[in-house]
Amino acid sequence: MAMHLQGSLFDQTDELHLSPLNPMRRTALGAGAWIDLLPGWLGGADALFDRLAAEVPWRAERRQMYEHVVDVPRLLASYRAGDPLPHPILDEARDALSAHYAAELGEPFTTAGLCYYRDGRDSVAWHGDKIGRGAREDTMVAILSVGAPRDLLLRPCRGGDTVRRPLGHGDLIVMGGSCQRTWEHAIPKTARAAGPRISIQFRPHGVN
Ligand SMILES: O=C(O)CCC(=O)C(=O)O
Ligand SMILES: [Fe+2]
Repeated sequence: MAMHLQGSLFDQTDELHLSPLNPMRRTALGAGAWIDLLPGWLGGADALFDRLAAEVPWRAERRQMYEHVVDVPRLLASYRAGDPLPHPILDEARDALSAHYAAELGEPFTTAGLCYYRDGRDSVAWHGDKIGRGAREDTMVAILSVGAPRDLLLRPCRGGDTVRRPLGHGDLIVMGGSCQRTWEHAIPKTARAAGPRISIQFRPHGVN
């Protein structure tokens, strides 16, 4: 009896669901860059973390660094436009973002990149997403975070104060405007105890 009650309470509070995007709050960063933030956008995010951690075909990459080949300090998975995403709630998330930003972005989010930071030693170094069109055009990159929070840092390319946003447990951040070419972002390594985090990045076609 007690088990049943616990089970049903768990189901009610932990059900995967996306809340409306309207309460999103925008912060102008300067130089034409901005971030939109919606903490706890995805309810039941920790259950999604467990599913993705177990079921996504994660890729470990190695990269040339000067004369050495080193491990990329995170696991990766990429989904092109039209590829089935690893969980239907992610299709729902992408479509909700596309609808919400349709007028401002003028095109839908089509691709998804996943990063799995296993612990505080995993990281991503300072960069802008400007291999593609982000180097020349205003665009958007939307990131949904599940699992334990890690700090996302942003800093202006020309120098200036760093902005820090802890992201996990279903939080949404959208980097927009000139953010990919006038600002850089990073997930720094941390010596503090850090649980595992997965980020899901939605981008328009040709942005990466
Ligand atoms: O994990 C994150 O939130 C950031 C990932 C990122 O910047 C990237 O993959 O380009
Ligand atoms: Fe990035």
